[in-house]
Amino acid sequence: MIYTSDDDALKHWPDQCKGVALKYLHASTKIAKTILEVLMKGLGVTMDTSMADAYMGLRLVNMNFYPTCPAPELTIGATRHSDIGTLTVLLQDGVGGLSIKVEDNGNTGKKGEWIEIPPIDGALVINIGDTLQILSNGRYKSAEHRVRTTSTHSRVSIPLFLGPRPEVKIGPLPEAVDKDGGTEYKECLFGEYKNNFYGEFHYGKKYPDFAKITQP
Ligand SMILES: O=C(O)CCC(=O)C(=O)O
Ligand SMILES: [Fe+2]
Repeated sequence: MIYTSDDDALKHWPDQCKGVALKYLHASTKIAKTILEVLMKGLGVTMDTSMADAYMGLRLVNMNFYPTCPAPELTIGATRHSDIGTLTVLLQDGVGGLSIKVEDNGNTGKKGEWIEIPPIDGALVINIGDTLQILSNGRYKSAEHRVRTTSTHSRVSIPLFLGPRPEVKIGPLPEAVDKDGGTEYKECLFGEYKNNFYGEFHYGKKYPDFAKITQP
């Protein structure tokens, strides 16, 4: 497995925190790989080493700090967005503030609503990213999420982003296309996708449209 080196994945981390961050990186990478294997199986795809390397080869651990804010209703902690990689593993502290938009109402009757993802002691949040949405031909939807601040507690969250390297092509996997009888997205380089994302103000979940096949 040729993941980004631990040092690259932890490049923003000060030396004194690297030991604990490294443990988090290793454990979370393992969890993400197992989850991706299961999700791929659901598409009829057996994930081999080259596939894990292609779609999770790039790893980055960030630390987000949200200071207290005297007027939380007037500010945004993190604006609504979806993560662009394949999977994100997120460790949040006990403060709360993360919410996701329900895209598919299923049986919940909550389509379009924002629901809180309360912190659960010992639990990690797993986000599907745009890359997995595209690979699965839209079957697995990336989660649109946002973070609010509070006036009483600052908050820390630690996401591990796993995605492709810029030179990797992303497009619907043949097994997903066969199942669906057609393709929703065109192939593009992850680097192109990323440049489009970072070239604009991040807002909402319009980014997968970059790879969407539009009808003539
Ligand atoms: O702080 C959080 O809970 C989420 C952070 C986030 O969405 C991100 O870093 O992409
Ligand atoms: Fe995010």
